[in-house]
Amino acid sequence: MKLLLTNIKELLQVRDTAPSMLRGSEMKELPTLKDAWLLVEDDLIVDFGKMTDLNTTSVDKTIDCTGKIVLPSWCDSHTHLVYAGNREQEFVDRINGLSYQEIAEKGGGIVNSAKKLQESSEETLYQQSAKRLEEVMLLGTGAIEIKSGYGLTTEAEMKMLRVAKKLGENYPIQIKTTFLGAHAFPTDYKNNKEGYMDLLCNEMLPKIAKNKLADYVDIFCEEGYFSVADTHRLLSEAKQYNLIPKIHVNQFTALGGIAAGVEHNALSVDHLEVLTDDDIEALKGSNTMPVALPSCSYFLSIPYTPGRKIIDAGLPLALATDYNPGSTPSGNMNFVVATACIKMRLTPEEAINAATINGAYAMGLSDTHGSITKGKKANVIITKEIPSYGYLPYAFGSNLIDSVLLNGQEL
Ligand SMILES: N=CN[C@@H](CCC(=O)O)C(=O)O
Ligand SMILES: [Zn+2]
Repeated sequence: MKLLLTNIKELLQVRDTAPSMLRGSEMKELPTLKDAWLLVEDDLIVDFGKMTDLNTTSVDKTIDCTGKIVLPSWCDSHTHLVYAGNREQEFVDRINGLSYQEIAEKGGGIVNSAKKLQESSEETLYQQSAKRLEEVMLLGTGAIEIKSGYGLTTEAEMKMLRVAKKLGENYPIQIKTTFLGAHAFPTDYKNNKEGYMDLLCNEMLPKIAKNKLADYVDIFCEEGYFSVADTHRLLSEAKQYNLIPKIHVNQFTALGGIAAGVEHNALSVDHLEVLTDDDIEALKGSNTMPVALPSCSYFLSIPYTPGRKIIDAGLPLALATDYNPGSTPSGNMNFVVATACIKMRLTPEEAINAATINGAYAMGLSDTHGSITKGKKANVIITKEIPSYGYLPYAFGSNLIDSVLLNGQEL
């Protein structure tokens, strides 16, 4: 099946050879082609160029993109999309004055979601999650990472990961899975934290690895959750199963977890709303991608990750949604890109790079996703008629997507 997109007003993120990631000032550059065409064969991008150079090829279908911009689909490298029910009541509790931490201390938060998930059948969990996945695909997400972490028992963690894997089999979107059993201490282990660490290391990790349920391992390194010592222990244990770390760190406090992540060659360190100069130094010279989650800051009214400072220090930055029931009940990458520009002072070029090429890196998908490059997956967003790509973050509340191609198929 050959599909030709013609008269594209501007084709974004055009790279003959795509870099695996973009750092610092490299993020300011967004290569584009104006008045362009793009040829897709089956699930791959096979060629592109300027309309003036188009030799008519015989194709099965042509899509006229007059006035429209085409860009690679968003790469959302941090989500908790598989969850049961919602936490709307906690949202109201926060409006009425309770903090996110106070709600967690009263038995709400992650353990509240774990209770709902443990009580849900695998089928119900799949149906609820599939609905969310379908929504974000139509919002332009073409590759996504999904974490466990609302199970907190071996069986429930495995149930979450099986659901995430099944979604990847049934939908034309690349899904990477992450084992986040170390998301919170379950109520039964409140006074036996070492016991839960033992369960994670001696039972959950080996079973999850044996069943090939996860690509990555994660831990919530935070005051009141898992310590830096716990982080070292889990990440060291995970190495024997080839589970690469992607960690939750520096959301509320800087404990030294970023340096720990870098020491264990984490693929990414995520959140970073609180970031010290030592943290920035620890990231320099590493291959670890800092990931900002601006929708979480928006929803919880906590500081935004200092993205400007990170990029100005010469570091890379990726943007992701953090889609989850507690801190970010939204999987909309368009909002993430806009909020990064509005609140973190990223330029549109930096934000688009962070949400495509750098997001792909943070999922180990640099070779196949994140740019318009021959041989990469034909995953693209076709916008409505808009004046320029800067209009995407500028008109932040509008749905500017006309249509989406995933693996070369129109959704
Ligand atoms: N901070 C840790 N985990 C999630 C939120 C978990 C929840 O509140 O359910 C996050 O990344 O924001
Ligand atoms: Zn998260």
